[in-house]
Amino acid sequence: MSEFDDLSNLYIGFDLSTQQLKLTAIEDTYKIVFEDIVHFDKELPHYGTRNGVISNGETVTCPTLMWVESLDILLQKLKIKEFPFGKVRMISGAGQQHGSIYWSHIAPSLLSSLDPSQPLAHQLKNAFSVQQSPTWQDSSTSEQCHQLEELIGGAEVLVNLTGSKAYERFTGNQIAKICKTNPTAFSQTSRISLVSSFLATLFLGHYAPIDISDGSGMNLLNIHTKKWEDKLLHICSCGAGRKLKEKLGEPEIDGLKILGNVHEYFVKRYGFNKDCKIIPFTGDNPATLLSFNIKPGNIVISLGTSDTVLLYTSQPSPTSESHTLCHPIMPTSYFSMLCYKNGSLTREYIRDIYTKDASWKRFNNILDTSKPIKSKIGFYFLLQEIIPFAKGIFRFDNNKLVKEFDDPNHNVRAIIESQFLSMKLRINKLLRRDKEKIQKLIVVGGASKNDQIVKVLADVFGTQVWRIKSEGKGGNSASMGAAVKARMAFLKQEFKNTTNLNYDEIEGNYLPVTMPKFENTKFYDNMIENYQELEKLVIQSQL
Ligand SMILES: Nc1ncnc2c1ncn2[C@@H]1O[C@H](COP(=O)(O)OP(=O)(O)O)[C@@H](O)[C@H]1O
Ligand SMILES: O=C(CO)[C@@H](O)[C@H](O)COP(=O)(O)O
Repeated sequence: MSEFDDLSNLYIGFDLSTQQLKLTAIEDTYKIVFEDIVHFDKELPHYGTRNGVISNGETVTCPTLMWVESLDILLQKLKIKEFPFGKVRMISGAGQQHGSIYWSHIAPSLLSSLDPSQPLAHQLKNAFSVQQSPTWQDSSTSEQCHQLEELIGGAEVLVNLTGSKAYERFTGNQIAKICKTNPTAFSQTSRISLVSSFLATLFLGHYAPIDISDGSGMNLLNIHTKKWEDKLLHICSCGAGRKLKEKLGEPEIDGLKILGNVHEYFVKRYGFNKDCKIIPFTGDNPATLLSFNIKPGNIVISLGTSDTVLLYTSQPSPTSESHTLCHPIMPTSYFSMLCYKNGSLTREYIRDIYTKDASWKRFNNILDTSKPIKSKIGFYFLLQEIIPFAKGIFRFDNNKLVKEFDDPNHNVRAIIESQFLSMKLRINKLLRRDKEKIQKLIVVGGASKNDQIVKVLADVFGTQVWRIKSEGKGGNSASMGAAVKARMAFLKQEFKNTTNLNYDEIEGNYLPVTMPKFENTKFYDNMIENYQELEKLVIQSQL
């Protein structure tokens, strides 16, 4: 008797994130029935990644073949656990945003003739014209960003057109860098995928389209017309705009569209049903939005490798610090996003310095036994930060820059407070503009399981925080959101249910976990103005 015997339909969602490939399987009621992951550094050490990437100064890439190999490793793990592949009706997925994959001219024939007796990585060795995929952590394209903003008529024009000003990690600027530095690779490329559409392509055995939500993170898509913007294509391809358009394919507006059946490779090698359908895969942040039935006034904070803030908006409302992205399944809706590069990896860095055994237990102990101190504020931009554009670690005591706090352990509290104060500052601005109030704050991502960190979050925002019910499952909001998308596509197909995409049941997956201490919130409210002033000093020091 297997735990899956009573279930007739399963829907799976993947998330090809920075450090891992994750899978979540849900059943008809949106209940999570199975999860698994492949950790890149630990399980694919022969690619030499650290925290899932290869860093070379500001250039941060990932071996494309490692991602390919990780898919077979994950599915093989499931096979060993006797996962009922045959019950999977639909597959969707998510991927770290902005990363790009360059398929060679022979890729289509390699993809369509995959042999189930051989692993994918072995067969797709020659499928890529660029071996190292640029990732979202890359910040080597400042030159391309300046050029893009200048040629389009300024940052504001770009923001209004694409939802974001020019960002180093955005795919258009990464493509522009490849066009300039490696024109041969560009001409040897038949298709450019995002991480999400790349994974969908593997399942289909032919090129999957880029969905408009993930496509909004490229500085190439007009978020109003939902088409590639010719002027931007032209600028980001050294004048070869028409060629770039062909290499990108048409963006897909319908996030629930059936793209085709799963490739025979997966049917024969793992036992998927040949009628199992593939729908568009999207970015990890858009997918996270779907893992919760988000409504106006709901805010999702994801504490993963990156920290992100997601806010639902019915109108596009771009600002110079946030991104406006097309909604992954509602073609007329949008959402706002903030993204911080110094998320979990920088918290780990501070943990490793200030705790003897590099453990979250000790880190939490320090958080639990310390108190906020108004005069001590830190900024922790170990990696080139996005908001604000700054790098370095800065500690202030009574508004004076100091090398170290008199009590070095204070760094543990200071980093968490600083990260959340920065979010609060920006969220307040976005909410004021939309005349909204926070109705519900939901925390997801790897660090969301840390109760002490979540307590500080509640205190800074002065509101109750909700978290996914864990029961040992449910930690992966992006793969969960992708699975939800697969279930919705099934409903749409089976019942022609196109109007009612409400899925309130999913709210049962979340629980309120902590209430704020209002004396602490008052304290942080008093601190935030000074925080903002000190942040300005940090930014000035970078000029
Ligand atoms: N108990 C914990 N406290 C704080 N952070 C944690 C804890 N457990 C895991 N993490 C962090 O979660 C991160 C991974 O988060 P995750 O959302 O899975 O990332 P991604 O999707 O980007 O691969 C790790 O880098 C780790 O620092
Ligand atoms: O760059 C962004 C969003 O703009 C990142 O949020 C990436 O999408 C990576 O996600 P994680 O691996 O941290 O989840």
